[in-house]
Amino acid sequence: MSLSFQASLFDDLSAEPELEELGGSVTRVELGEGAWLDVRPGWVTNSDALFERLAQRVPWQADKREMYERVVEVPRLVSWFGPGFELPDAVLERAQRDLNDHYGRPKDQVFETAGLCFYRTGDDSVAWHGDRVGRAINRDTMVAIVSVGAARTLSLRPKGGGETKRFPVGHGDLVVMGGSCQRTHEHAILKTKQAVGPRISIQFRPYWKRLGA
Ligand SMILES: O=C(O)CCC(=O)C(=O)O
Ligand SMILES: [Fe+2]
Repeated sequence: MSLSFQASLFDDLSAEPELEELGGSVTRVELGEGAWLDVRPGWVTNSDALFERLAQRVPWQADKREMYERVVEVPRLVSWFGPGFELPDAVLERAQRDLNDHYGRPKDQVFETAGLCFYRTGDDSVAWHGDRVGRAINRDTMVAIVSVGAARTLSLRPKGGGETKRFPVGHGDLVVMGGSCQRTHEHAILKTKQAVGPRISIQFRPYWKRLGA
């Protein structure tokens, strides 16, 4: 698969990506029913090079899902790094460690895996869902998402019905879904008709299999 169309997206590919401090810079939004979202815009600096490296280095896959007796491609590219696997960039290793330091490694909520999504255009998306790590175990969990490339909107809504809240996630931003979020709420990156460039998201999660899920 050719990803060369990304090559001219960014200007400064020589600047090394870095992580800003987390302590004191994270804002918590209470979503109700014990769910929350932590927001930290601009956590990763010099994200251009991170986007480019991930676009080129990650073994992106076009996943397929069975749907109503048809097999369809999911509308995004994906890749998954299980516990103990080296992440595709050193700054992601640091990000996982900093997140675990910041949240203090609560029992069964240590970030161990990284899932990556590549949204090529506004037509790529992820439909409303709660992540398996929180649905299968009946306990609170955290899912941390780092975003690089074009800004997209993370939508969140209570499962039982209610207001949808929308959070823009841009180049270098961090959001963390926590508490009951995966059980009581659903989230999505909805398609957009606006002309948006490609976006890569990195989701750090506890390893659900280790939790007996
Ligand atoms: O790309 C994102 O920010 C969200 C992805 C997501 O919800 C998922 O892969 O479970
Ligand atoms: Fe998700």
